[in-house]
Amino acid sequence: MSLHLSIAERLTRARGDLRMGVPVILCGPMGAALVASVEALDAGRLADLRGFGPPVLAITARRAETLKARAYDGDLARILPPATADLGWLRSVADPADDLRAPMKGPLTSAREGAADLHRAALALAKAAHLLPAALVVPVGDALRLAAEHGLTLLVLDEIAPALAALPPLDEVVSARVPLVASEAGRVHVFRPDDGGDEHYAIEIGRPDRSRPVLARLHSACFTGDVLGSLKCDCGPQLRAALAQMGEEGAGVLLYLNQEGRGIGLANKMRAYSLQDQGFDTVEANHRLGFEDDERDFRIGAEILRKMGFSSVRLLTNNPRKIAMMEACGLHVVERVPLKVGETAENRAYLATKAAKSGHLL
Ligand SMILES: Nc1nc2c(ncn2[C@@H]2O[C@H](COP(=O)(O)OP(=O)(O)OP(=O)(O)O)[C@@H](O)[C@H]2O)c(=O)[nH]1
Ligand SMILES: [Zn+2]
Repeated sequence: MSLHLSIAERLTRARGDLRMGVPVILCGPMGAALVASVEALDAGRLADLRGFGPPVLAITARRAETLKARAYDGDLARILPPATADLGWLRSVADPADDLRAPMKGPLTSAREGAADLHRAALALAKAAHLLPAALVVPVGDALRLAAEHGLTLLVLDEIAPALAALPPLDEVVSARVPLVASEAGRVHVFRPDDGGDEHYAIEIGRPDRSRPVLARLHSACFTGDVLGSLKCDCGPQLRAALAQMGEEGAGVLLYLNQEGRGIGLANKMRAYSLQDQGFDTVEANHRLGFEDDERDFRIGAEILRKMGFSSVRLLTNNPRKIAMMEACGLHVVERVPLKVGETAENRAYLATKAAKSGHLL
């Protein structure tokens, strides 16, 4: 009998570990390292990690650019913290909250020699855990023994690389009738990925003909806009207008994808909002945090639509990336249906930035 954990299971466990401030072990062809999230680490764990050797601080090239640090590895920088660097120092490199108040963290020294593959994987894991993309990486010798001795999760790069890049299989768990203001013929379907990740929902209005293009919307979760009625974005009005149009036409599918904050999670989105209050726009704020403009994986939407039996859509969107991704995933977009609602004095600049920098259609 074997209770061997799958790669997906170990990855999910690793995300949880990082969120708790527990280190995980990454093994690559060039060696192994203890890896921990800077955001979740406490002083005790930092001291423990230092006991294994000098740590390297991995940050994305986006964050490095703000900090004027050299990113010799292309998409990331390996910062060598001074021996005196405490948790406060590490956090101030990871978190841009105080960049303007205390701009000088450095000069920061970046490593140039050696491989960066463990550091790259560490950052991918931190992003997947919706933490700030900053990780401490401490090279270690006997990874297997260390993992067994301390009960740490061990991941092998060659194994996790395809799993991190692939879309985890996703299946419908349940669906039930939910009469809505927009249509009494509403049905909510819950889809669950097999890697323990976030569930996503499909709201089916009426009984759309599977052999014809369906009126569809890929809506990314926005707690502030959808639930609280935030004036900073147009998400709430877009959500309701899309459902209303589906109700009027008698059929449609709205996917409610749990990709809060364009895939960076609510805590990071609130960090971005604080930066926006300091004068940065929505794209600059993401970059200063170390993220790309948009970290969402739109393949999920295509996969859910396919699972529901649809192969072509009339897509409610102003975002050409969504159309391109649907087409790339083999879902035919026969028509783009514009969705322009909810402009306010508060979100005008945000919408203008999306048009100017992210290619949104006006
Ligand atoms: N990181 C970040 N995310 C934001 C900000 N404002 C809104 N969001 C998120 O942006 C996403 C908006 O999603 P959508 O409306 O589906 O996407 P879109 O790219 O605007 O495309 P369409 O509305 O289809 O034209 C939601 O996940 C929001 O939580 C922001 O300032 N920063
Ligand atoms: Zn929003």
